[in-house]
Amino acid sequence: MVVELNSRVEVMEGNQQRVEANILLLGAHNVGKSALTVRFLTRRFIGEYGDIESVYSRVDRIDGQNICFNIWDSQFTQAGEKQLQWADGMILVYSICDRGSFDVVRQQLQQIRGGRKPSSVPVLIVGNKRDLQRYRSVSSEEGRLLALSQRCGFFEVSAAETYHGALLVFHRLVDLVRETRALRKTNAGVRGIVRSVFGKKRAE
Ligand SMILES: Nc1nc2c(ncn2[C@@H]2O[C@H](COP(=O)(O)OP(=O)(O)OP(=O)(O)O)[C@@H](O)[C@H]2O)c(=O)[nH]1
Repeated sequence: MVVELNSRVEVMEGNQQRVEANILLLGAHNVGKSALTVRFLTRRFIGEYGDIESVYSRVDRIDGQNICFNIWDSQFTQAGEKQLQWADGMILVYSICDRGSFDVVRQQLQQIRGGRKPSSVPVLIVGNKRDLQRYRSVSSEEGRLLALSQRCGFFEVSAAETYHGALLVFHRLVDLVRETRALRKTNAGVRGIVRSVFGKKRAE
């Protein structure tokens, strides 16, 4: 299902709060972005995927809250400004058999973290196609080190082999999105208190 792109909200369903999380998938071509998305949404691996660029939705109940995952499976290797603004969390995917796709992730990280206004949205780096060990050209350590140096989470998965890996990735990212929002709220609260105390003093 295609959803509105600017729906960064927490909405009420009956008297229950529904949390929206906009998740952007980026990465080189052919690394398995669609495979991971479809695995998470349908539990299936269908092998071939069309190139329709869409935002898909799925609602899961996590910790007693309905979480609506809006997933943008991007067809571009360079993230656009609109995509970066939209995203609450990002998944950068490479194939463990394709060193070039790992370099693309590095470039994307530079774009996300190194801009004039570095984004503070949580990012996960995902090495896909773990089932193809014999063709591996990027070691797990390299992936983990890159993630560590850029304050990202890291997973190696096989969209072809299991549903569990895809589930772990999307759920971990939503946990980070919720933590980031809670932190922002706390920081905004503290700033408000500081402003009201020191602002008053200045006015007196
Ligand atoms: N062996 C293996 N093949 C995979 C895996 N994930 C995806 N593939 C295959 O890799 C190819 C590309 O997968 P897609 O999901 O279309 O990759 P994508 O990153 O969305 O590609 P673009 O739409 O071109 O950007 C397909 O033939 C998939 O069947 C995996 O975990 N293991």
